[in-house]
Amino acid sequence: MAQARFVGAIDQGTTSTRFMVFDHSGSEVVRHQLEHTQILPRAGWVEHNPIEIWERTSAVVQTALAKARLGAHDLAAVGITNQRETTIVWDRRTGRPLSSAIVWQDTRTDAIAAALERDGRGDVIRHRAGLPPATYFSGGKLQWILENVPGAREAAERGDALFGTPDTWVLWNLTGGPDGGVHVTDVTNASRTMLMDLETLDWDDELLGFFGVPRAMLPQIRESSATTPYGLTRANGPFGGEVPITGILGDQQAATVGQVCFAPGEAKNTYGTGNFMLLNTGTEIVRSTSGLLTTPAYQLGDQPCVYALEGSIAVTGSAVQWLRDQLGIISGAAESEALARQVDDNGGVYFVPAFSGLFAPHWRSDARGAIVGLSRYNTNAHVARATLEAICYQSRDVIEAMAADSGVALEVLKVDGGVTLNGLCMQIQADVLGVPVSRPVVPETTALGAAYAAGLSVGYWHDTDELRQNWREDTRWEPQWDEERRAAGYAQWHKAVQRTLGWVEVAER
Ligand SMILES: Nc1ncnc2c1ncn2[C@@H]1O[C@H](COP(=O)(O)OP(=O)(O)O)[C@@H](O)[C@H]1O
Ligand SMILES: O=P(O)(O)OC[C@H](O)CO
Repeated sequence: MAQARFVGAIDQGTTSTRFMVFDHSGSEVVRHQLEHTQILPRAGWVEHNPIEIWERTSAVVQTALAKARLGAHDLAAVGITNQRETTIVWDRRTGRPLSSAIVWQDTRTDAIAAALERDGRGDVIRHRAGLPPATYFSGGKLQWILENVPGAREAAERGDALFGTPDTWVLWNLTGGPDGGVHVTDVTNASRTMLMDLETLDWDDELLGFFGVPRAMLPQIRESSATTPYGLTRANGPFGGEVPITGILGDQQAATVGQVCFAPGEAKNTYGTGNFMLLNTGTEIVRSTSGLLTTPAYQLGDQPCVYALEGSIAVTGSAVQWLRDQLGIISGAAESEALARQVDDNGGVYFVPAFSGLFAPHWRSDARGAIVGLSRYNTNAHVARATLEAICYQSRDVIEAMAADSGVALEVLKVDGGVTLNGLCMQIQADVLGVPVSRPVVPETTALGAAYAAGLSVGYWHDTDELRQNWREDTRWEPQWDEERRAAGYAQWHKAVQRTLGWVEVAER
């Protein structure tokens, strides 16, 4: 049989789902993308409808394949990448979700997270799972469903309820759903639950006990680039034939692979709804003392797991959406650049978009957003500029923490994601950091990384050296500010962050 010409990747993200097809050079052949509903039932709650997510996944696959006149036989393999931590529980007999998906941004579990700090459980989680107890991760969300959705705990204990992050949900449905669906996740996704031991790469009974989670509802944890396929797409599903599914990676880890950060010391920063910076630390587990996460970066086939330090920032591109949707001062995200360019500096205004508290390196769920330093002189343009600066200052906070933990000083920052279309923002990033910022030709590094993981598994690509050949720089921004301006701006940013801390009380449990 002739070798299939392409590799596909499903990217199930926070705001949309896309399916992309890549050729051997890593170039895009076709894509289709659909948004899904953001359900915001009350302050701090963010939900998705898992059925809508599955329907949109099916639709983007079918439409993209039809656009390029491709069929299942054209694809050597398919990879899945996904928004991480978002928690779905469903009935294995019917495929019906027991509740809405609780999204990573949702803060309803703040009391659960705060309670974990008591009795030393927080330190156990920090050491074993590499994560600070926070609303962000799946364990507390799963506990909340088991405690609050009628019948959920009984179904879980009977073995009828299954848990998964979106990778697992999509894989289960692609491989047959109630009719033999495969219940699997990979190390990168499993590591975001607070339930997995970073060293054994398996679920940990003591951690399961902290959250009251029955093991029977958890997926099998596999490598990110499969030694043998996780499963085959069903012929009666969106691919219309059987394609091996051989790559699974959380979206930020996938972007790390897509940016070919395969050597210790290599890092990437993805600018989407939030920002996520990952620094490859090799096969060594580096435990952060500066507010970063320790997380698997990828596990390729039967090779040892490669780890990363991660700085997760909850609100970056979504602050630009907030200017558009809530303040109405721009009509589209791209307009933030033109508006901010009307002024030469921030006019003293600093915006700390702590809408979901502050993630790395602060981990303060009691923080809330603030715009400070306003005087009558300020305009919408200063607020737009402060929004772009906030994206860059938050990234600097994370990069400083990485330097403290790893001793690695960045020489260049590799970037990707929607916000990197904003040239002013990327210039400010170089200015704020004092290091160049570099964006690759293929900006869709997340889908590309999942395709790479899938393609490596089936021999479509031979090794990571071959993938490195595909990476090319598109644009580079050099720092322009002098050291004095850089230091003064950063000092003011820190003052602004201090103003947001302790703003709300976290309920006792
Ligand atoms: N030109 C732009 N300037 C600033 N922000 C932008 C621009 N274009 C897109 N964005 C922001 O990028 C985000 C979308 O990027 P994307 O990588 O698709 O994110 P995600 O994968 O998180 O959905 C949105 O939050 C949007 O506000
Ligand atoms: O879907 P994105 O790109 O917003 O990424 C979300 C992250 O995976 C959350 O941890």
